[in-house]
Amino acid sequence: MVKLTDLNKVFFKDTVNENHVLKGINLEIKKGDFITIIGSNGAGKSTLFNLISGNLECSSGTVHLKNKDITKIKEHKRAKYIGRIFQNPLLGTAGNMSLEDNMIITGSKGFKGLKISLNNKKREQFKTVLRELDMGLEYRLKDNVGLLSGGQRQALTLLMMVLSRPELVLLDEHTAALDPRNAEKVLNLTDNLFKKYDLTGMMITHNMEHAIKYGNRLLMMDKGEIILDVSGKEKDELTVNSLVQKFHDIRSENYINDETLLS
Ligand SMILES: Nc1ncnc2c1ncn2[C@@H]1O[C@H](COP(=O)(O)OP(=O)(O)OP(=O)(O)O)[C@@H](O)[C@H]1O
Repeated sequence: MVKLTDLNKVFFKDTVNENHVLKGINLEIKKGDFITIIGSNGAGKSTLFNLISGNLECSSGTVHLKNKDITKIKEHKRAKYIGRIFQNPLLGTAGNMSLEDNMIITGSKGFKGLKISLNNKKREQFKTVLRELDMGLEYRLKDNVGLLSGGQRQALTLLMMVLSRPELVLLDEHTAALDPRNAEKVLNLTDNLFKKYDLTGMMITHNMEHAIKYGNRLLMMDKGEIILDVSGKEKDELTVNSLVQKFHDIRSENYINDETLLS
């Protein structure tokens, strides 16, 4: 589905500030993979997403999506196939537009779609999918999205992204700005949507318990490298302690503690 080959990103090359952020990343993401990514601050997690989504250019290496080399394809073109959600719940939806107008745009993947009339059938379809969120949003189609809570808004963003049928989903700490109860709700929704729509994607999190609980595969990044890639039974058997121990074993560094990985 997605293949990253010898991906490198160097910021400020050939200056005193040169920063080699991603170091020869090789990764194959299979159809249906739900990969959680953990790693310390500055490990390169968001940069990895930026290279996959086309937000940043690779210094070297290639990105393939379904066997097509998309390394040089601009971000707005990749956005048709790659859905990305950020930490900030305000980013994924238009706050000054109603829920139904937001959903029309998603359904037509662009502003041209605004000309599409919203008939009763379409409105019922919206209500049906909103009901999946179990947040009462099916009764609020006319409300501006700006009136929703952060959790409701992030759930809506997630649903809208899924409805646009992306080939790849990138979740960049999408629950980090929510209170624990809403974060749990949105994470469960994420998990359900991955299963229901057979999505393929990756989720960055600083919460090791979430990284272990969700998905079928877990990557640990450190200093621009993927230092651990576990799936299946090995992932199922992980605990926070064993994960920290693995980090010790791989890096053989004594100063590391939970805080470092979680921060
Ligand atoms: N656009 C940019 N220009 C220059 N340097 C950047 C840019 N984006 C990221 N960096 C640098 O790349 C390094 C990795 O940053 P990145 O955001 O990918 O880390 P991360 O693993 O996502 O960290 P965090 O968990 O703190 O979000 C950092 O040193 C950061 O300062």
